[in-house]
Amino acid sequence: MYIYNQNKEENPEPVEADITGTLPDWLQGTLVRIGPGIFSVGETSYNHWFDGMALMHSFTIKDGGVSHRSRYLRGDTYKANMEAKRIVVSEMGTMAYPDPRKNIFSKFITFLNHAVPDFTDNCGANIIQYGKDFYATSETNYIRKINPETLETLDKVDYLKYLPLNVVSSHPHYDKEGNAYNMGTSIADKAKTKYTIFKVPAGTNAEDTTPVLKNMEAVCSIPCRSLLSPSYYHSFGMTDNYFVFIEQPYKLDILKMATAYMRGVNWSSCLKFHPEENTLIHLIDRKTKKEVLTKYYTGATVVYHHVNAFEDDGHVVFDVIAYDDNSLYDMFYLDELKQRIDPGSSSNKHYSSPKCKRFVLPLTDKESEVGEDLVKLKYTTASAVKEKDGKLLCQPEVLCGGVELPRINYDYNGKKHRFVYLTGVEMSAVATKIVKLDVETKKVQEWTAENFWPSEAVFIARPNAVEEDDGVVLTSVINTVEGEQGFLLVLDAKTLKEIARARVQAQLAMDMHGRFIPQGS
Ligand SMILES: CC1=C(/C=C/C(C)=C/C=C/C(C)=C/C=C/C=C(C)/C=C/C=C(C)/C=C/C2=C(C)CCCC2(C)C)C(C)(C)CCC1
Ligand SMILES: [Fe+2]
Repeated sequence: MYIYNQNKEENPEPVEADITGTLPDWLQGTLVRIGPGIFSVGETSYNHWFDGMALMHSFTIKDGGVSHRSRYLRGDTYKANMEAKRIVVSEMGTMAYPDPRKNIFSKFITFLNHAVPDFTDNCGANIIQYGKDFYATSETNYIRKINPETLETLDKVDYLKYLPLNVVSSHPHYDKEGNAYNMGTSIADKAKTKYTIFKVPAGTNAEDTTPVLKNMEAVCSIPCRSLLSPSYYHSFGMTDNYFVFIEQPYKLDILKMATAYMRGVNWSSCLKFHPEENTLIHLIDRKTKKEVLTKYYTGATVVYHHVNAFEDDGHVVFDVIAYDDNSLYDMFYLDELKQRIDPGSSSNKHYSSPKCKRFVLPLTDKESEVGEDLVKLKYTTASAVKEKDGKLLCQPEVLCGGVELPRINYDYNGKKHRFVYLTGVEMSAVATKIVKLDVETKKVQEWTAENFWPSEAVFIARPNAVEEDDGVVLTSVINTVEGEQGFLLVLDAKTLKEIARARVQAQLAMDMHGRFIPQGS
C-alpha cells in the first residue's frame, strides 16, 4: 500500500536500473521530476499533499542504460524547518506557528513578520527552463535554480526583484527560439490588482553569464475583475498570435488572507469557488498586446491544466482539463487521502471528475445576430452563441473523461495537434493508466497494469520525426506491491505498447510534473 504522508527517502548517488526490453538508441537525456516528499518534521506535519517539502528525482538515459537518483530541494524553507526540527514556514494548506514553548516576545515578532510575510521557496510543482538554466518552481515569487544533472539546489531567484508578481504560474510556454512566456499576479500593487504575462528571453550568447531573469519583461497586463479577489489559475494557453487566459470564479480573498495567520487558518481557506459566477475567457493579441474586443465567457468551472491552443480558420481553439468545482484541492488533504486509500474507508465525499474539454473562440462576430452560434468549424460541437449584450457564451465539447496531467508533442504547441498523452484517473487521487487521446477521432488507447501507478506521461519526439506521434512516452511508475520495484516505463507513442522498463532499487514517490532534458542541451 502506498502511504502518502510517509516521508520519502533521498538517494543522491546514481544507481543503475535493471532494464528489460530495449531503449531506442536515439533516446539520450535526463527526465527530471519533482513533487512533495517530506510531510512531517519532528512533531509537526503538513495538512496537505501539495505542501510537502520538495523531492526531485531523475532518470538519466545513456547508451542503453538508465540511472536513477533523488535529492531533496534544499531551499530556505527546507533549511529553516530542518534546523528548527519542526515546520516553521507556512505553505498553502498549512499555517506554521512558532514553538508554543517559546516566550511571548518571540511570538509577537513572528506575528509581525506574518503581517508582511515572506513566502516559501519550497518549489515542488514543476521543473522549468529559463534561458539555459533549470528551476524548481511552485507558485510563489521564488524559484530555485537547480543542477539538473546532480539535482543540487542552487540560487534562489525572486521574481519580485524584476516585476511586481506575488504569485506566478508553474507552467510557462516556449517559442521556437526558446524564449519563455509565463504569467503572474500582482496583488494590490499601486492600488491595482492585475495579471501580467511576461517574457524571459532565451539569451543568445553562450558566454553571457548574467542571469536571464534580468532581461525579463512584461508583455501585457489584464486588469483583475476585482481588486481584492484575484482569480487563481495554474496555467494558460499560447498560439502564434494569441494568449488565452481563463479568469475563473475560483478566487483568493486578499482581506481574509491578511488575517489568516491571526485567525489560525491556512491560506487555502481564503481560496473560494463561486459556482454562481461566470468564467471569463480572455484572448490577448500578442502583436497589439491588447485584449480582442469580443468578450467570451462560460459557466463556472475550474481549470488547472491547459492542453494546447491553436488558430484555425478564424477561430482560436483551446483544450483544457476542466472540473465542475474546486474539490480536487480538498481531495489532496493528507487525512482525506488516508481515508480514501484504505479499502474499509467510510469516506464517500463527492469529487468532481476531470474532463478534457475543447473551447472555440470565433475571432470575428461582425454582422452576426443575437442567438447565432459563431463557431463554423465542422469538426467540433463546441459553440459560442452571441448574447443580447454582445458577449459570446461559449459551451465546450467534452473530448474525454477521467484524465489529467496532459502533455503533447511540444513541437505542436500553438499549432493544431491531434494527440494528447494523459494519466487516467479512476480512484480519485490515484492514476492507474496512461491514456493517449486522438482528438480527431476521440478514440483512446491505454496502457494499464494491476498495482501500478504511473506518473504524468512525457512525450519525446524521435529526432527528425515527421508524424506527430513518432516518439516515446516516458512515465515513472510506482509499484504498490510491498517489496517490489517501481520503474521508468518507455512506451511507443504510436501504439502505447511497452518498449522497455528500467527497474530501480529505490522506492519511487508520487510526484507532480517533470521535464525531459535531451543530452547536450
Ligand atoms: C505568494 C503568495 C501566497 C502563497 C502562495 C503559496 C504558498 C502557493 C503555493 C502553491 C502551490 C504549491 C501550488 C500547487 C498547485 C498544484 C496543483 C494545482 C496541482 C494539480 C495536480 C493535479 C491536477 C494532480 C493530479 C494527480 C496526481 C498528481 C497524481 C495522480 C492523480 C492525479 C492525476 C489526480 C499567498 C497566496 C498566501 C498570498 C499571496 C502571495
Ligand atoms: Fe500543474
